[in-house]
Amino acid sequence: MGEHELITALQELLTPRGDRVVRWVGDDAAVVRARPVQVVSVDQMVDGVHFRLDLPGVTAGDVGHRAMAAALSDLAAMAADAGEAYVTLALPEGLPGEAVLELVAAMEALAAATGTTIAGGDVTRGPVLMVGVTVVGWADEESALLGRDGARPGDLVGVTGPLGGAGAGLALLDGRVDPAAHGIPAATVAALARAHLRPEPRLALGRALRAAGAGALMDVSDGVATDAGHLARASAVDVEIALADLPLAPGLDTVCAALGVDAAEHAATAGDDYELLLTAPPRAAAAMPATVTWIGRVHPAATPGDGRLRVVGPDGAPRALAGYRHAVG
Ligand SMILES: Nc1ncnc2c1ncn2[C@@H]1O[C@H](COP(=O)(O)OP(=O)(O)O)[C@@H](O)[C@H]1O
Ligand SMILES: Cc1ncc(C[n+]2csc(CCOP(=O)(O)OP(=O)(O)O)c2C)c(N)n1
Ligand SMILES: [Mg+2]
Repeated sequence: MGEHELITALQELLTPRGDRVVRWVGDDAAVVRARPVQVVSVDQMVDGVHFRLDLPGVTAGDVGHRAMAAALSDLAAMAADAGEAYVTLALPEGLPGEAVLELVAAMEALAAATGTTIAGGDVTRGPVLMVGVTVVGWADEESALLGRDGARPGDLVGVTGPLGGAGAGLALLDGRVDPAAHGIPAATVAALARAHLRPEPRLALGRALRAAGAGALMDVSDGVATDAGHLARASAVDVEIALADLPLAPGLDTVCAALGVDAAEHAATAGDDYELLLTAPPRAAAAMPATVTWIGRVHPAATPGDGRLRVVGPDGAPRALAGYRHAVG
């Protein structure tokens, strides 16, 4: 299949949604009627870094879903409405055209489920599979959005769902843990693999948290041990998180026992979960959606202007932990 045949086939897979998209795939550029405030994020996923297409159990559809989900998660983390997505694909030699169509079909399924239009993109050859997704979200006014800088002393810190599942799923998929040897049931293996391969962007939840009075919001891609530190610095407050209070993905304990690591430390550092991290004053916390688990507190910065994260163990002692970090340079 040549580049132009592929683009024609992609166009047949895709559907424009809503009445704002004036021109889309097939012209030199997309044309979209704007709402007052635009929210834009860019994310790329690279074979060998963010996923491994060579692993049994990983499909091209999983790669497409994950890339779209991670990109939309950044819009969820701003409490924005999803609008358009622009997709770049670098395709390695030997990747069948059907696999590319499966990848894009999974992106389109998630786009449909979230009211997003895939309005354009670019296709090239590349050394490995790389998927880039630019998402554009919208709001009617700036005050409808939330950033990382809205945490205030006295707030509670919450997270929208279980942590550590995606990292445990990857350990099962890449063979670091043999479920048969450790008596891990097939249903647990499937659920953890799904947490890694099919994360859900929390778009509706992001908006619900803002409406319920959340002050700061972000998504957890690198692990709370890193991401909550970004929130602390952006808000110039100290944040304390208790490892003992982290909600753990079901089955995480057995996988972590097999890996020989502490389950709560893994949940704080493995990343890829794409849940939302939020802060809210205690009076707002009671009205928050039931999926929120409270994991910590916001304090005035001990060094004014210089916010820090402290992760404490069950014994109350601080733990030096770090989430995922790309080795660059
Ligand atoms: N190459 C780049 N050029 C400009 N800004 C960048 C670049 N890479 C990252 N950023 C910015 O740095 C911030 C943090 O990036 P990142 O860790 O990728 O965010 P997230 O985890 O929310 O996806 C974002 O505001 C992003 O736009
Ligand atoms: C094959 C493979 N190895 C390791 C990981 C773990 N991992 C890779 S990138 C990443 C963090 C999230 O990716 P990043 O590019 O930092 O996204 P962003 O924070 O920019 O949204 C994690 C946890 C993975 N997903 N797949
Ligand atoms: Mg990152």
